[in-house]
Amino acid sequence: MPLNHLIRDGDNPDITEERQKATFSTEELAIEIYGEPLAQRRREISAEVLKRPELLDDCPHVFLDRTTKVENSMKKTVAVMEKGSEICDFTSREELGHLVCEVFGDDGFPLSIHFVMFLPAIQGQADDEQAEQWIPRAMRLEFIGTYAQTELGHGTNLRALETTATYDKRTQEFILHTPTVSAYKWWPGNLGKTANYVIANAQLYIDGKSHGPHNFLVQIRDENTHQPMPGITVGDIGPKFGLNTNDNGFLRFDHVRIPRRNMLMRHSKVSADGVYSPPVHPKLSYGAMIFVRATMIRMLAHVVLKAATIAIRYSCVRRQGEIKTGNGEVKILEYQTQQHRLFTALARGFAYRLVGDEVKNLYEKIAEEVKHGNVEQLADLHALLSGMKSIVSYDSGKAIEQCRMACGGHGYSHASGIPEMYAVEIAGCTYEGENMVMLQQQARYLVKGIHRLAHGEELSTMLQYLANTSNNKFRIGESGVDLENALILALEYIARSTIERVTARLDSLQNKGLSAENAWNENAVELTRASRTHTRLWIARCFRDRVHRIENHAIRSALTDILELFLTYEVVDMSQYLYQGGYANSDQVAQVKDAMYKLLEKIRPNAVSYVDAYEVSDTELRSVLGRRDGNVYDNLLKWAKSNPLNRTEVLPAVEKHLMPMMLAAKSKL
Ligand SMILES: Cc1cc2nc3c(=O)[nH]c(=O)nc-3n(C[C@H](O)[C@H](O)[C@H](O)COP(=O)(O)OP(=O)(O)OC[C@H]3O[C@@H](n4cnc5c(N)ncnc54)[C@H](O)[C@@H]3O)c2cc1C
Repeated sequence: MPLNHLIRDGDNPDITEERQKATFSTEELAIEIYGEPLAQRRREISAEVLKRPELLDDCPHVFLDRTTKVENSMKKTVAVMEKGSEICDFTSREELGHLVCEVFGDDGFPLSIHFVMFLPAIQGQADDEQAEQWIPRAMRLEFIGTYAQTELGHGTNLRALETTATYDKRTQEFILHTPTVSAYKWWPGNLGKTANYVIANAQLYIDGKSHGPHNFLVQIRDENTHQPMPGITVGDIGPKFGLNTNDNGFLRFDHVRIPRRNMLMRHSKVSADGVYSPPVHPKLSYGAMIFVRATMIRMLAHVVLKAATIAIRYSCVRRQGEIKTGNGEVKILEYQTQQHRLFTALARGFAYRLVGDEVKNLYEKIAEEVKHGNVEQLADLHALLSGMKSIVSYDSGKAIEQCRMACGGHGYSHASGIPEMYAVEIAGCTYEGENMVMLQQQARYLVKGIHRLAHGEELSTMLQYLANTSNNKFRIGESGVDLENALILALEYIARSTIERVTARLDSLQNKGLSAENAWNENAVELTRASRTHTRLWIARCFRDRVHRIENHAIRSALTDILELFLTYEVVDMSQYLYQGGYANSDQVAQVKDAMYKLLEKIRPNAVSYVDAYEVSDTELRSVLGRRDGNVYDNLLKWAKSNPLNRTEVLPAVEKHLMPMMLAAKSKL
């Protein structure tokens, strides 16, 4: 009995051959990833979606223009809201998330920001009375909300946002106003045509005094007609690199009045007579952002694993060239370069997915403590998420792009599904905190850690490795030191030495009289590197701990291969840092490379089974190259023929423009 559960009659024999080689049960690995009940529910939801044509696309959505894409997603949203509860448990984030992936794919849908940002912002920032007033209505979808922070002129520098909210004591209202063109809200998802409420971030003014940016709930469209409310100008910002089903929008307020109680007041408050009370902890008001960063790690990992699924399956049915002349064309996955590209992407996908679970759990634990007034671990969490969000979005983008290129020309076609995945995923480098800025936020925390250590203060668990100065020689190959441990210690050294060096440079420049700000900017690149090394270490350790906890022996062994590949790849990728301070020599780095190449060979027979175990259905994958059955060529032809340009044999535009030109040229002969 084969251990891979996706073998079916009629499949491409090349992919069946791969599945027959599995050395672990793909169903057991799926259970390890999702947990048993959810793994089962995901399959049931996928099967149910297939039975409901109203939830499926009539044609591949990449063939549609933007207006039709948006309309299509609105139509499907209504179908999901009407019938979705028959398919999944709406109170389960995981089940609902899976249904959304099946029905809408990656490119956006009308309720995405409502659920991902608007509701969490109210939950985190509204006081109890406000929560009671707004949350049930928002949950019932009596209205659709979005989160409007970014402006045309400012995104990163929140202190410079120009939108104002001025308190009028006489009427007990705030007046929302957009004073300049650069103060237009710009980018909020689903703002352009969908949302009728926003949480708007604006500078709070009371009696002429500024209290910085705060959040206000503002109705922007009439609940019955959907027409803009008086004083509101709103629209869509136009096509983008990706996410074109999402109507990211612009918004202008012209002296729009809202009741005092529409300011979200869990943390900061304004009393009826205009007295301002600030939050107990300045970071508390960033709750919504932190929540999104915590959940986006798994979302980014999901895209990497989808791209890896496509590229690995395709590489087993695509034959091109010979390794040994005369032995026939090989599956392209036999090439070591292909394995290196794809298995490292697979390893990063698995690492980010499993570490993403840990991050989510950590967020939930700390959020609960914060609710009870304990903000002790908030700084750790904030720093960790700033780094995680940056590393995972950037390295996932690189992995997805490698998967795309590994599919050759067909990877460039939308038939592969990967270009859209890349375009959607890479936006994660910008939204929820631009990566360069996030990395520097984390670097501040790391530099503080070194300074605290120098003053003999205790470090949080996350930073304790900074004190381990005895880790000063690479121990790979030594007896009694296993590969994993040696690699983790190497990553610890890389992070520690990089943070120490940049902190020493900062301190020395300041001792020479440079201002703290200028010293920082002169070291900004190195500071972002320090953040990267720290975050990559944290991911590696967390991934290792997660794999070590697996009880099923076969699954632990399968994921240990992936873990070791991940660790060797990370160390090789950052090997230049191993030479600083003479930690390692080139022979030792060569040993790590050899271990990595051996792992590629070891993983090769199970490659398809790893991605099969991740269980993304064909409906969700939306990829001709990544189809479960491996029947790529027939379906590529079908896909091309269904393209609207092929609806008529002679395109009307050819008849109108090119034919007359060619006929006229002929008649001149
Ligand atoms: C797909 C997508 C969806 C979005 N959805 C929303 C949404 O729903 N709601 C919302 O309010 N916004 C949204 N945004 C906006 C997003 O949050 C901003 O684009 C982001 O915060 C960056 O701001 P900016 O575009 O103004 O870039 P800027 O702040 O102008 O930065 C431009 C570049 O300058 C550099 N830079 C800037 N400041 C620094 C610094 N201090 N140190 C070093 N380098 C620096 C960085 O390299 C940066 O890339 C979305 C954006 C995208 C792309």
